[in-house]
Amino acid sequence: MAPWGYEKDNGPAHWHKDCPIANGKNQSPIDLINGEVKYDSGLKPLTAKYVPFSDAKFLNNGHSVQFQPSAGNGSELTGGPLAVKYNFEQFHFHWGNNDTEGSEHRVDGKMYPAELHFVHWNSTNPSFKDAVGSGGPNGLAVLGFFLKVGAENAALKPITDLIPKVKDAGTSVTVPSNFDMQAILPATLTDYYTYDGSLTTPPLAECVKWIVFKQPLEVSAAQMEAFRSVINRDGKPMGGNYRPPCPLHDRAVKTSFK
Ligand SMILES: O[B-]1(O)OCc2ccccc21
Ligand SMILES: [Zn+2]
Repeated sequence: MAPWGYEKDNGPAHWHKDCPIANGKNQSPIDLINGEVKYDSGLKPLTAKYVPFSDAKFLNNGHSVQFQPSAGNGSELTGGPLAVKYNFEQFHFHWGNNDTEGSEHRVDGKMYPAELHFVHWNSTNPSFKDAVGSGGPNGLAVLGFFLKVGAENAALKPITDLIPKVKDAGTSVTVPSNFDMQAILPATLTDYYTYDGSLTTPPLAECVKWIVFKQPLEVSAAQMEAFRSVINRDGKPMGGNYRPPCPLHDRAVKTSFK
């Protein structure tokens, strides 16, 4: 099979051939059905501490655009459903070619125009790669933020301004060291859905504690258009780089809100 992608001939319906876990019982994304989730008063507040990066890249890896600092920069995530500290690894995006599609998770069947993933790995492992392969749902903790079109997002502007420089697959640029990643996050990380799932891209490992925030972030129409100008490894617009929802099977989705 050609390298996996989101086109007709290499998209999500094909991934099971190289990654049989695609048909597993703990796959992501899912449709978050409010009538089926359960409030968990035991969920603690989440704390994300992102320290300034000395050298970070913003890159086009052929299926997303991704912010990636050099390893071991000291940014970490704790609390919420997490039993231990998780180290920040990277953030990346999924988006559509129009405002009616683009997010991976859905809420009562509704898709947002885009979804931002902040990826962290369980610090009891020696590396991100080991955490992915560590088995069980606690290898990674991924914060999912829906993006909707509205006011310009000043915190994401330094990143969306770099998009034209990584238009083609395999390109990357250095991110100015004064980029403040903490500013992207809402002031308090409350009101989220959490469940055990998987990577939404091959290898689709079932190693992710998902934490998806109810409140979307806003980006301007111009910022959304910047994403839609990115080209994927097949030379086509990257928009549509989202996996459709997977069956919940016998998993519970917990909420930190009533
Ligand atoms: O599958 B994803 O895009 O969502 C979670 C994740 C984590 C690491 C790499 C890729 C992904
Ligand atoms: Zn993702």
